Amino acid sequence: MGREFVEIFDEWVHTYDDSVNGKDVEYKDVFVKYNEILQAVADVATGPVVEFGVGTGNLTEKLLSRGLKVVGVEPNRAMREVTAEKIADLTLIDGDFLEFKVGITPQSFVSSYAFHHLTDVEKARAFQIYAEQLPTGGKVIFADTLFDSEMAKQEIIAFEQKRGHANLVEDLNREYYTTVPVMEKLITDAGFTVEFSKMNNYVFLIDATKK
Ligand SMILES: C[S@@+](CC[C@H](N)C(=O)[O-])C[C@H]1O[C@@H](n2cnc3c(N)ncnc32)[C@H](O)[C@@H]1O
Repeated sequence: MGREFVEIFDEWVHTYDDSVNGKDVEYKDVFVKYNEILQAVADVATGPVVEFGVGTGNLTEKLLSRGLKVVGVEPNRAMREVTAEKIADLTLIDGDFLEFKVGITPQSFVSSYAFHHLTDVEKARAFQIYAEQLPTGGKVIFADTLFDSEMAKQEIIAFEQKRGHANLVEDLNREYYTTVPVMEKLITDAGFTVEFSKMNNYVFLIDATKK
């Protein structure tokens, strides 16, 4: 579910690590402090941990460095192949934010740069699923692009349009980037407390704890 953008990564897989390292001018601001952002997610996670939208495994490596048991969930086959090559003994399954059979009882769910692939209705459903599976005190730690308000989103899109970042503008209009208030409501409605920290001009750290 929420898999309508998966094929985009058949192409992007080849240059994705260049993008996160700032070599793609249009996405440079999105990936400012990329490694710090991933580290911030990894630092709060407790194991066993389920990671969604693993991509090329950059967050996975940080989770494993902390000695956490990780099950990766990634719907794109090319991404799974790249990550399996990088991290030989990782348990990595085909699945998505809403449908995943991980065979463990997770203490936390984590993700970076991926939750915007779900509509807001799907995001709410996802948090309800995580609430059912986590113990009290269990965590959902997601880093993703969010906007303070719909007006702030439109201002950034206009700014990127003006400086000629057509691919980024298309992405921001195509996918389901939401706002902090919308995200806060759907997370608290599912039975979590939540804190948001702004990490760069696009990305927030979402730190949710099951009540
Ligand atoms: C922008 S990449 C992020 C990769 C990595 N987490 C990172 O921080 O660099 C988004 C990833 O989410 C995956 N994805 C797309 N739709 C998804 C869904 N519905 N559920 C889980 N992952 C999804 C894509 O295949 C891709 O690997």
